[in-house]
Amino acid sequence: MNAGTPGILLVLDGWGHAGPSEANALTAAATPYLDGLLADCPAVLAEASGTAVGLLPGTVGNSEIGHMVIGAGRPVPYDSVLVQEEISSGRMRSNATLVEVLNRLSAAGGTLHLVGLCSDGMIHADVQHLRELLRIAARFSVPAVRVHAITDGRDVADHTAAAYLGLVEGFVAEAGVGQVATVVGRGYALDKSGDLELTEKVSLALVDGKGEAIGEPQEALELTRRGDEWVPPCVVTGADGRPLGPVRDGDAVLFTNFRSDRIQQLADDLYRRLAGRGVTFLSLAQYDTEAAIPPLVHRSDAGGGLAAELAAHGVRSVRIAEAEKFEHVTYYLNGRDAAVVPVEEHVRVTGDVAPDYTARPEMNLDRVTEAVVSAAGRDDVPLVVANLANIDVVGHTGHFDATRRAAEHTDRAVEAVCHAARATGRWVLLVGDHGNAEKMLTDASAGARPYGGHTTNPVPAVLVPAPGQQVAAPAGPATLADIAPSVLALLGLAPAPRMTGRPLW
Ligand SMILES: O=C(O)[C@@H](CO)OP(=O)(O)O
Ligand SMILES: [Mn+2]
Ligand SMILES: [Mn+2]
Repeated sequence: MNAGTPGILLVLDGWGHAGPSEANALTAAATPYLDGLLADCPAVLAEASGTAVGLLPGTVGNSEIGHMVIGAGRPVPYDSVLVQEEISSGRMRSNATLVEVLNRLSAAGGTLHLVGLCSDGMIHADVQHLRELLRIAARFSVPAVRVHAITDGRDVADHTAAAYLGLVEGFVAEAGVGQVATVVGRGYALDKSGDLELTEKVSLALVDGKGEAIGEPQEALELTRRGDEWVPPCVVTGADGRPLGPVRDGDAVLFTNFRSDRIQQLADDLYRRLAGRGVTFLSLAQYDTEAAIPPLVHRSDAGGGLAAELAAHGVRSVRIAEAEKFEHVTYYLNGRDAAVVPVEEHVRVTGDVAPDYTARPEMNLDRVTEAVVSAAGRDDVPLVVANLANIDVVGHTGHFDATRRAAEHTDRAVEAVCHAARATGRWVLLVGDHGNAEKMLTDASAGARPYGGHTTNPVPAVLVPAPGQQVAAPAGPATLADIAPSVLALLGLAPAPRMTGRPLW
């Protein structure tokens, strides 16, 4: 173990590894500084997807699980896996929370409203979970089911919503119960920027049947001017011209996303609007909503990681990220623990938010960099943790050239951070949390269309040693679970007892 040297943990969001290709915006970018680090510093490729981090085999990584595992130092069975186990084992059919509500609806004649992202991107939701819920509703003879379908175009290729809506219509027909009542893009329904006007539009569709009136769900897709993400709230009307969907007194609303962060704003808004009307709320997995919404599946414990260890040893850390990724370097890195820790300081960088990130791939990276450099200059802060969001956030637009420029801005930021680290005697550990920008096209077999989603590629993990610090090249396979033990070792601390990862340097 090293004697203990202060450092900086820099998460480059969406920084995956793949060879150069016409799909790879990272190798296409001019990133001389990062190229030099990868060539000269002890580096390794770390697994950031699938079972290595606690996801189902072959599942792309995401920011929540990525940061949780970076912090926990062990794979954490993710919510998608727990839901899948509940379904595959057949236990969902007798899930006490679900059964109680379905029995009540069938006895009293209420409607079940299923609200969720309809794709198989496996980051926020899996449309197959909706299928199982429809089947279960049919088994319990729930008199009516309404599907409020959120279109994706971000975790999966854009312009695929027609196919997913077709799937959902097939699931409804197969179950013999249900109708698609609302279609709306995730840009509205899954806003997490706090823009309540977007959320309100969705709530009004569900509560009052307000929105673009359409006769068939697929008609909604003709009304978007910015792809599947931005399908405006559309309400399907019946033969009598009245919307099929509005939630009525005594109904139940079940949110079918397994990931909380983007649907919780809508869940809370609906909960408030429907208060006092005898509506039951449920969520497929546990959410971080203000409202107490009972989950069908409880989440795993992701505690006992880096944050707990730093707190136990009184090691101060400063956490820095743009608003988009702020929870990731705080709440998720800390094992989904919102407790205020006296030895932690949080810097949430705000600034101009571009409605279209392709026009501003630099985002607010200058401010993030300034905050990192300033924290690095403090003697009382052994560890600075920051997330550089650009590669991932701009990568999600599916826009190759903008993502290339995001990588070039990131390169300059990393250079500035490394200079500050050298001046203050710190090491810098750079790591991706999952892949994204190294694959900006779908597979050729699928017609090679622009792709802004995450990937299953490994991520680079690179240690830039502090001046004079001797470190060996890491050996063997690595995963994100090795990052927390590495950070602790570099700080001169032993891994936490629950960590299964090992120090890489
Ligand atoms: O933006 C998000 O919600 C997801 C993609 O759907 O990305 P990340 O896991 O990086 O937050
Ligand atoms: Mn991420
Ligand atoms: Mn992302």
